[in-house]
Amino acid sequence: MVAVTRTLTVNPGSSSLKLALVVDGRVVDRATDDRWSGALDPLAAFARTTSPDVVAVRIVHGGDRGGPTSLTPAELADLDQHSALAPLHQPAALRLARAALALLPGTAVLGCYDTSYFTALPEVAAALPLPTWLTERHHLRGRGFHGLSVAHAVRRTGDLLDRDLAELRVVVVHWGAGVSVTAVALGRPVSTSMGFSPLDGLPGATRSGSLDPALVLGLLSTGEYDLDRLRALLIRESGLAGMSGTSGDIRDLARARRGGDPSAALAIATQTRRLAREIASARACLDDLDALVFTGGVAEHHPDLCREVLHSLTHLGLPVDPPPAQEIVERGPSAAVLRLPAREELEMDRQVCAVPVVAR
Ligand SMILES: Nc1ncnc2c1ncn2[C@@H]1O[C@H](COP(=O)(O)OP(=O)(O)O)[C@@H](O)[C@H]1O
Ligand SMILES: CC(=O)OP(=O)(O)O
Ligand SMILES: [Mg+2]
Repeated sequence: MVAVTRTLTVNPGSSSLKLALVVDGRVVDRATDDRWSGALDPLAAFARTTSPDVVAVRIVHGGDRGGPTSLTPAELADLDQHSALAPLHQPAALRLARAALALLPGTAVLGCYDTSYFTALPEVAAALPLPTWLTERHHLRGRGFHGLSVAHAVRRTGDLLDRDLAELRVVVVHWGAGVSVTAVALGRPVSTSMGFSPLDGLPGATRSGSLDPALVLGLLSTGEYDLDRLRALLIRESGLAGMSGTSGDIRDLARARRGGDPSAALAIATQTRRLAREIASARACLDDLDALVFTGGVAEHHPDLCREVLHSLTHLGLPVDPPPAQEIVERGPSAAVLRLPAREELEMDRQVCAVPVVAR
C-alpha cells in the first residue's frame, strides 16, 4: 500500500476533457479542453509532467459499484457492457483509462463512478413502472448520473451555509452538456432526473432527454430508422443542437439568440423551462428546501441563464436573482441559491484517498 498524495484526475464529459493534478486535496495543475474531440494527446501531455501516485478516471456508468475500483483489464471489459447506454461517455473514459495504464506503468488507475452516489436512492425513486418480471430479468432500475459533481456540490453547500449535511435539504442542478436535477435530503439522494441512462430527463446539448415512449415506438414502426440511426438521432443530434440546427454549445446559442435567431431562442427556452419544471418536481420530493445549487459549465459561465430559470420559481421561496459570483450565497425568503464550480476532481481525489491503493 502507498499513501496517496498526488492524484491525476481524468474527467471526460460529453463535450469536454478536464484533467487535474490534486495534491493533498488541492488542485495544483489543470488542463481543460472544452471542445474535446476525443483525442488522447491531452492526457499524454499532462501525464508526462505530473508524476502522480494514482490516476482517477471518471466513468459515468459503474453498474452497481458503490465506490472506486481498480481498472484491471477484466474490470474494463466488464464496464464496457454499459457503453451502449452511455455512448458519449463510457467508450471515451475506457480509452482514457487504457491510455493511462500504458502511459504510467506501475501507477494504480482507479475508476470513480457517477452512479455510485445514487446507489443510495430509495427504492421508490429507483423503481421503474414496468412489469416486475421484466425489470428482474434485465436488472432494470433507475440509477442517476453526475454523482461526483452532486456529492461535491452538496458538501460545499454545507460549508458555505455552515450547516451539517445531516440536516441539509438541497436541490442540485448540474447544467453542462448533460443536464440533471437531484434532490438531496440529510446526506442522501432522494430523486434524480436521469434514470436508466444519461439520456433520461432534461434535454442536453445533443441529447433529447425524456420523450413520450410512443414517439420512439412510432419512429421505429416507420421502418425508416434502424436502432443505430435512432440512437444517434436521440443522443447526438437532438437537444439544443437538434432544435437550433446549428450547435449544442450554449456559447454559440446565446450569441445566436442575441442576433435574433428564433431557433436558438426556442432551444434555450425549452431547456430553461424544463429545468424550472424539474426543479419544482425535485422540490416536491423534499419536506423542506434550504438551497438550490447550480453547477456545471453552463451554470458556471452563464448566470443570466440561471436567472431565466429562477424567474418562474419564486413560489418556492427562492431569490429572483442568482448570486453575482460563484461560491456566494444569495438568500431568498425561505431558501438560498448558490452557483458553484463543478469540482468532480476534488470528489474523485477524496474517494481514491479513502481506499487502499495497491500498486500494480
Ligand atoms: N469558458 C466558457 N465560457 C462560456 N461557456 C462555457 C465555457 N466553458 C464551457 N461552457 C459551456 O458549458 C457547457 C459545457 O459544460 P461542461 O460542464 O463543461 O460540459 P461537460 O458535459 O462536457 O462536462 C457548454 O455548453 C459550453 O458552452
Ligand atoms: C452524465 C453526463 O451527462 O455527463 P456530462 O454532463 O459530463 O456529459
Ligand atoms: Mg461534466
